[in-house]
Amino acid sequence: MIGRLNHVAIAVPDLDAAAALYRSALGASVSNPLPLPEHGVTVVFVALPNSKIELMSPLGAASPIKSFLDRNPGGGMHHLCFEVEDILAARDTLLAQGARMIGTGTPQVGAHGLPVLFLHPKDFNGTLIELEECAKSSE
Ligand SMILES: CC[C@@H](C(=O)O)C(=O)SCCNC(=O)CCNC(=O)[C@H](O)C(C)(C)COP(=O)(O)OP(=O)(O)OC[C@H]1O[C@@H](n2cnc3c(N)ncnc32)[C@H](O)[C@@H]1OP(=O)(O)O
Ligand SMILES: [Co+2]
Repeated sequence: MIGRLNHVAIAVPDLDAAAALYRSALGASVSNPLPLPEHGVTVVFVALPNSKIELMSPLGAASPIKSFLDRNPGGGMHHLCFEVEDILAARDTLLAQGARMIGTGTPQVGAHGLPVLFLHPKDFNGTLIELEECAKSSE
């Protein structure tokens, strides 16, 4: 069911400092900050040859990454995002196997303008999983 690794997300306390670190220390290409109030985060994407890193900092008092950063004040790996061709079919297959969606289970529009869903970390070996619906890769 799952396709390519779309991104690895890292929660950071200081987005500008994290973006500068990836640019200067690793020589990476880093996008401009994108505030996503509907998701409670501001993100930048680090472009890699085979995937992306999503650096995120909290936006607003109800940010879903606030508790995570309280527990990990220096930042840390927050979620993996896998591509799927049909997010509703993927959701229904997972629900039938007992996996829990975060929230209502209705896909939301993510940072790339595509439908996304989150699966509870307790059902995936302590790892929060994001699914993003992407057209089938030509690779
Ligand atoms: C920008 C859009 C989009 C994209 O297109 O890429 C994004 O990526 S948005 C990213 C931010 N949004 C989300 O992550 C939405 C889904 N996540 C959530 O709603 C919350 O993060 C959460 C999964 C519900 C957890 O919220 P939290 O406040 O931390 O809940 P708890 O404190 O009650 O924790 C419960 C339990 O789960 C463990 N936990 C929490 N987060 C993680 C994590 N990222 N990875 C692994 N485990 C996690 C936490 O430690 C608790 O465990 P116990 O203490 O053992 O109960
Ligand atoms: Co993400």
